[in-house]
Amino acid sequence: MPKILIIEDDTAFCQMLQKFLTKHGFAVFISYSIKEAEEQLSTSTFDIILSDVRLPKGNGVTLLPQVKKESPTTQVILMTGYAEVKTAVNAMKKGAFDYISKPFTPEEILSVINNALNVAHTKEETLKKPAPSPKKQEQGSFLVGESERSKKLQQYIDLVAPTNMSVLLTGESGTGKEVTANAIHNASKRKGQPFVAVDCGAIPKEIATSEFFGHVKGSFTGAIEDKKGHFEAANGGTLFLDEVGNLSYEHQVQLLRAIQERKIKRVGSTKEIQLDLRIIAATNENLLEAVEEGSFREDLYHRLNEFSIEVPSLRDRREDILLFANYFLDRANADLEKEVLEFSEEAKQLLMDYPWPGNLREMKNMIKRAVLFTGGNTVLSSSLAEEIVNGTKSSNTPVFSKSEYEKERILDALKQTNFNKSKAAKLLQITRKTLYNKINQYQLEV
Ligand SMILES: Nc1ncnc2c1ncn2[C@@H]1O[C@H](COP(=O)(O)OP(=O)(O)OP(=O)(O)O)[C@@H](O)[C@H]1O
Repeated sequence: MPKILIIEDDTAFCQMLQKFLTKHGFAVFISYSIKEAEEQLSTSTFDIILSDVRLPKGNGVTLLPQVKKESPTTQVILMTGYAEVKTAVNAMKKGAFDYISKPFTPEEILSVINNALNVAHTKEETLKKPAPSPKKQEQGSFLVGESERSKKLQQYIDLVAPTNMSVLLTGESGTGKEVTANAIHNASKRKGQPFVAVDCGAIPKEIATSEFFGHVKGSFTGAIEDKKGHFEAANGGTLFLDEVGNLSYEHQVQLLRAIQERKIKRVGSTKEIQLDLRIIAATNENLLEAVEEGSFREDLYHRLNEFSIEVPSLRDRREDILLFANYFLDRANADLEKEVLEFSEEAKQLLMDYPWPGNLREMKNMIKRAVLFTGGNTVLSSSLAEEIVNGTKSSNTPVFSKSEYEKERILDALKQTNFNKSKAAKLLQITRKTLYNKINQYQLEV
């Protein structure tokens, strides 16, 4: 029986999920906090971890490195509120299997869990093999595309690559800013030298200076040996600063100085290290607005923005959709060791019609999922995710939401207590005032 750990601080929602998943044949464990989860993880292993993104004292993403290290076949699925999708997308880059936005339907959660179990199984098989299969490494390869926008993007890459100019890449999440930075590097004279990508949003503030510039042994507690920072690691090549808008003001100042002076010192050292590197930065927010608001330094903005390129959304290069879909089909086949050949005509049409809010990353994940579901040679429309098939999330299935569940629990408690609100409140472990508020909120006729 597959083991699932749910990490969710909302006890009612957590119990509802536990009940539902137990009914569907899973062994379900629950933790209401990161700390409890860490304790459970140190003594047991799970097939799936289903974690809320926002938890008291941390978020579900912080557990990922520990899980990936200690139990590589465990798949992590994040449950997010609408505003946290960006965090979840970043988490997927760090190894989370998928995310599911709340509210979700029972079918949706079961489908994500079953996909994750299939992948975990494939992974386990791969881990058992004595030697890694000599699969073609396609990481970072760059497909140009046939649309006008894609051709223009390639022209800009060719134009700026041979220069030493700093480049600022803008564009929505998942459009391919990192692969574009890599393509610029590979088309430059720095090809063959290091390309170091740093997610500025993911570095904890306290250690950012040492992450960027390195440190010498003993310079602070925890500095147990000399360490190179990202600038030094990229020396001779290209430093890619992703999500640059997330840098704190203090680190913006430090970065500006390093870029202007072209030299750095490791934390705790007086020795200057000369730098010869190119900076490419990326952002999916409006940095100019951040400059106007005063949260991003104007001088740093101009340093980074010697040349700017907008990486187009997939909606703006629809002519490329099938080209990219076939490319991701090949990659999914290689990853999952399958041999799916093509998409059915209906599936192609659905891919063409979908708005792709998560751009190429969403397409890559969606196609991998579809390939996993495909038994024969052809990806059928039925294997594509529900969002694609319905254009949006389906509306005819009952929504598995906190509020629906809460409403039901309140009605249940009221019935059990013969509609005595004080007793019902006690049963629900909430105050009478909260109960009245909820009755109003859900417009319950009691
Ligand atoms: N031109 C391309 N050729 C091949 N693969 C691509 C291309 N553009 C994007 N991809 C793929 O799409 C996914 C998302 O790309 P990438 O990580 O570069 O996006 P991003 O814009 O940097 O995202 P974010 O803003 O979230 O950091 C990656 O898996 C990448 O390999």
